[in-house]
Amino acid sequence: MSTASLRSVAEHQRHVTALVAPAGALGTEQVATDRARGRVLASAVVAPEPLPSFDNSAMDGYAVRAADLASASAEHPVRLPVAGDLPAGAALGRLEPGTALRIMTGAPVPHGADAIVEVEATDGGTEIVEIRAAPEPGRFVRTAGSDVGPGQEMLAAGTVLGPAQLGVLAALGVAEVVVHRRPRVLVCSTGSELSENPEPGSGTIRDANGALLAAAVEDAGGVAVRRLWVADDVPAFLALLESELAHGDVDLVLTSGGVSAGAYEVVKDGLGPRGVEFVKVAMQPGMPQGSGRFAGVPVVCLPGNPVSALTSYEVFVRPALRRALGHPRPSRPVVRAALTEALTPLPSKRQLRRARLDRDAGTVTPWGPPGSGFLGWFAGADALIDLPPDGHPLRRGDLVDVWDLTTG
Ligand SMILES: Nc1nc2c(c(=O)[nH]1)N[C@H]1C(S)=C(S)[C@@H](COP(=O)(O)OP(=O)(O)OC[C@H]3O[C@@H](n4cnc5c(N)ncnc54)[C@H](O)[C@@H]3O)O[C@H]1N2
Ligand code: MOO
Repeated sequence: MSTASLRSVAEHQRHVTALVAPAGALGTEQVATDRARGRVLASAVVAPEPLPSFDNSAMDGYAVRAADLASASAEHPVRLPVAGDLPAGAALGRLEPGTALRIMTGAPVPHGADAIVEVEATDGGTEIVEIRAAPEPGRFVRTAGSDVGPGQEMLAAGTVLGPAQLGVLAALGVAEVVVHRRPRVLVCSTGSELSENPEPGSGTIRDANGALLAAAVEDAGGVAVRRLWVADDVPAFLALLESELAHGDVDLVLTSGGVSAGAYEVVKDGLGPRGVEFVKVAMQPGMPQGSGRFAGVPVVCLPGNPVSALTSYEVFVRPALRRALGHPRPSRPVVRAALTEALTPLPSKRQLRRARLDRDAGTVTPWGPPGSGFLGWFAGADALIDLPPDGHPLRRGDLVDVWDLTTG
């Protein structure tokens, strides 16, 4: 196949996204907030009550009336009798004019008080306190609703629920949230060489793709519902897919292997005649690709070399899954970094080279050879250098686009 007939990466990304993530395809579900970490809100959360819900002290000190202390200074302190203590959790108290109440951070500001004097501006007295500063009314008072107003849209639809978001939901007593449903993915490895217990040197190998693709799906926020393996046997492959999809619990099938030009291409031979499209994409690794539907369910067919399978997943599947999830950041963040060694882009193909990114130095080092058989090297990498096709040879120090695989 001439390079002119290769499909561009961007075009295949559009195909896979249209297949996997048509808007609203997956629907929403209500989940317990304490099980919602990492989920994406499908509906906004409106604050059911204000935060804080009562005026409270921002400091350990004394609740006072500012007017009683108008003349207080370091040279002319004002002495007030201490009428009692208000620890955090205390019931709402009352401050009589001309007195102070010892108050702790978070305790309700008593009726009659309008300011807090921090203990450092006093002598710390427990019977009588000497106060050396004149507070403005409102000083160190956290007023009700000053953080979150009642009825305020607290978290917008599309928010990813992380620690701060889950914290505020807990503070507000929001026990359930409406989130986008997680895409359920069936991961299917193919190849008669795969074995649970291969004899070293026997020609058989363990299934790496099932493990890496299932992990990648979960990592993106999806659910790897089942992991299967099937030999290079077209009727067995089709029968397995049919029986698995009959459960009705799969949103996407991800296959690996059996898509190139050999004599035993189980995926291509099985799904090609049934409407799944097999193409070559102008990319290295990950040139042979397939996408379409089987039994009405989207199927994305990745190449078998493990580096190709994982790189293709990153380029085509992960962004589509994240879009299906309603995620606000479907793509990995791309940073510019300086090469630590020379690299020459490929003619006519976009190349994604495994690499190590030094975020402090702003540099990136290619990690391992470009071939798609080096999964061990991939395991030591944390980034992909994205080289457009047909570029000039790059020298050490030249800036390149880098996908940061540790965030997103
Ligand atoms: N004549 C040609 N040969 C090949 C071409 C081509 O265009 N013409 N393309 C090459 C490229 S590029 C790739 S990528 C691979 C893709 O091949 P397949 O998707 O058909 O994958 P397989 O042949 O089944 O396997 C390739 C390789 O990966 C190993 N493998 C497969 N599945 C797993 C797994 N689950 N875990 C671990 N390793 C796996 C398999 O044993 C092979 O070594 O084709 C090139 N050939
Ligand atoms: O396209 Mo294949 O993925 O290079 O080895």
